[in-house]
Amino acid sequence: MAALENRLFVKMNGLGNEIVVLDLRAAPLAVPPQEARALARPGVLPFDQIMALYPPQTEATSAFVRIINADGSESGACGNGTRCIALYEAGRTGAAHMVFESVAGPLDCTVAGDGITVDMGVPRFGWHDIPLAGPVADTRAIELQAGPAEAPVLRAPAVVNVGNPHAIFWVEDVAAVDLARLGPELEHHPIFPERANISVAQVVSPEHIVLKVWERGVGLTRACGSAACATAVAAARLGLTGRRVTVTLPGGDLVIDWRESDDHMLMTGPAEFEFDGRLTAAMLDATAGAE
Ligand SMILES: N[C@H](CCC[C@H](N)C(=O)O)C(=O)O
Repeated sequence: MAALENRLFVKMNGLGNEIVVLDLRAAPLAVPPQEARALARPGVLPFDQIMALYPPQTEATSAFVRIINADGSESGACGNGTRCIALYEAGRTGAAHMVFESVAGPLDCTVAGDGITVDMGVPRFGWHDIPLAGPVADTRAIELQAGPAEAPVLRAPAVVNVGNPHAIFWVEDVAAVDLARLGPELEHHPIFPERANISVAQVVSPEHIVLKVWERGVGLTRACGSAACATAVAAARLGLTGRRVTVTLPGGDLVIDWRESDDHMLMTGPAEFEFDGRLTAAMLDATAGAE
């Protein structure tokens, strides 16, 4: 029998980033990677991330959250998913403010109507923090390129860890980049021992960035909150923007404020409830031919 059979799920999205919330606090169990992959199949319950909630480990926190990608791998951060669980928890308890814990640290959330703000913590820039395969002195621009060797399409990305690893390539026009083609080789490049989320970013003005993301363990997504944070701080470090920017993703806008006083990244944007239901054996069994 599938471990997750009969569990309740809530399907949500954050700017079109497809999120499944599994509230496992009452009867905790690990999400088996093969069941995650079975669930993510087209026609079953396609998602980008599962946000699995576990009993809190620290006083005054609501839950410990584990983040599982569509390929069954685990991530330390998911901005859009965190807004979803904040909205879910606010609906359940009526509280407008709560703190979740993750492997990457606490996530302080405030729900104010349609706008949900998450404190995504402090970005890290050391090569070993990203992590990269070997020492690099300046992570604002590393030696890496994609496309033909003599005429690279993408080059010299900034790298940032915001709880998960990100590489950001600066481009003139995001629409002109075939990220579906270039994303896989960059995600799996040996320079990233834990793989990486790959972004192409177009700086429109000191307050506005347009962004497209190839997510580690997923592929192209409508939005990626952690990539928006990583891109905002990378742009500010390079002097391309100020510390407060609007990031436009295919699914819509996020506002990122890299707070001057303590270097925390505050991400604000929407989240949406779609439907809920119960997981069945057929949904969790990849051999069942659920289409
Ligand atoms: N959708 C998420 C990012 C998931 C990151 C995941 N793909 C990884 O790091 O493996 C977000 O809104 O931040």
